[in-house]
Amino acid sequence: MSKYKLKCITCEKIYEPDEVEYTCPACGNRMGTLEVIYDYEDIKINREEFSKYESIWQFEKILPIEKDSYRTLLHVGGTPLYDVPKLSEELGLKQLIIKYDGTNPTASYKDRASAIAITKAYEKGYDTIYCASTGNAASSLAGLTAPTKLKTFIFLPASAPIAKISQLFIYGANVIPIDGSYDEAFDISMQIGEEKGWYCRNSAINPYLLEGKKTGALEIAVQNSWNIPDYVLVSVGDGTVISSFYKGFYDFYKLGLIDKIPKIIGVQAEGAAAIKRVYDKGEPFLPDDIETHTIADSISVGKPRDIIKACKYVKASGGYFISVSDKEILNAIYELSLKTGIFGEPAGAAAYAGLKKISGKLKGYKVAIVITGNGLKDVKAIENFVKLKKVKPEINAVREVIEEYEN
Ligand SMILES: Cc1ncc(COP(=O)(O)O)c(C=O)c1O
Ligand SMILES: N[C@@H](CCOP(=O)(O)O)C(=O)O
Repeated sequence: MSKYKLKCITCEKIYEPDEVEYTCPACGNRMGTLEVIYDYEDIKINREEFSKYESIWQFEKILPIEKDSYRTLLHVGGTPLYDVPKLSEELGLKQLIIKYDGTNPTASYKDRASAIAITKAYEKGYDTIYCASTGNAASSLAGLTAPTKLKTFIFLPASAPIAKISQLFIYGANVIPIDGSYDEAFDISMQIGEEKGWYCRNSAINPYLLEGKKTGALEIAVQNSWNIPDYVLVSVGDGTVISSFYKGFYDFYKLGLIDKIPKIIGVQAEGAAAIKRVYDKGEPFLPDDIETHTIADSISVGKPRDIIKACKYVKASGGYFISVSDKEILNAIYELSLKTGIFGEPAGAAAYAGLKKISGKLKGYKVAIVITGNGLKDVKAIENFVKLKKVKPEINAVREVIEEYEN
């Protein structure tokens, strides 16, 4: 008997894992994304079995995978959690902790999901796996499949940052650069993937991937010595990462390992705030489709596929969604780098931009922010901060420049 079941987020129908591959057949049209549910009574688990910097596989008792199936060669998860008391004090918080996932093997949060996707592809006997991506899911799938026998097909906007695209080629993926948006790449990927019978690594469709992503929340609990933050801020595109934070804390709560679930705050870019818009209108939460314009390519999503789950989970946590402008995001990248040394890509630093925006409301609370991607993934975004002025290779010319810096 399987250790988990799948439950539709829309109609709440429950399935055995072998009854359904991706979304709820009863709801159709990919409307019912599924959540993985466990029988918490059956799971014997305690705090002492976890350590602070182990990979995601230390959580295998609450991951929907089999005991002896494939585990990634590279060390996914166990990324740093930084306690930053000085910045916390500056913002008037009780504690500020920063989960930095730019140190994952391919430099983003997405490795947590790709790792599970690869394990499931092997368990299910697939030889090819595909995804639609803004660049991070893609590079993570490409990087983590590189040492495996799996063939990888990637659909992404040709306009994705060059560092992310370069990762794909260096890892030997089959790249389909679509001259269009992520939302278009997503629909095309689904059609081709279904035609070809490939395994789908699109987090909002494949229910197992969120379980990989939830390990970020589990790590916050373990690494902060079970001292659970009051608020967690995370950036939002399709809505899977934010849903995974709720799910991770929920699992630990149901297992009796923690005594509360933080309020989860979703940070969207002003030019791509589809989920915030729907959430603010209230229930029923219905899918949306908007035009997007933002420098934060990773969260430039007009048609968020996990919108229902994201809204329901955020509501259950007592949280909400906010939006930040591109200018606020850029300033956040710079300020966070300057004050902590953590250099996030725009979608990553958006969480800090969100914190700056609402820190007045969070005074006296313990807050965690999640920096989901490494700044080196998109250096073009910060070109205005790069003031490169050539200096003649002459000692006096160099002295002059140093003097300018010193004054
Ligand atoms: C760096 C980064 N941050 C945040 C997100 C947002 O995650 P989601 O689309 O699941 O909301 C993504 C990609 O999706 C991302 O690549
Ligand atoms: N912004 C994402 C989009 C898809 O990622 P997924 O993990 O939600 O499937 C990206 O990084 O490509």
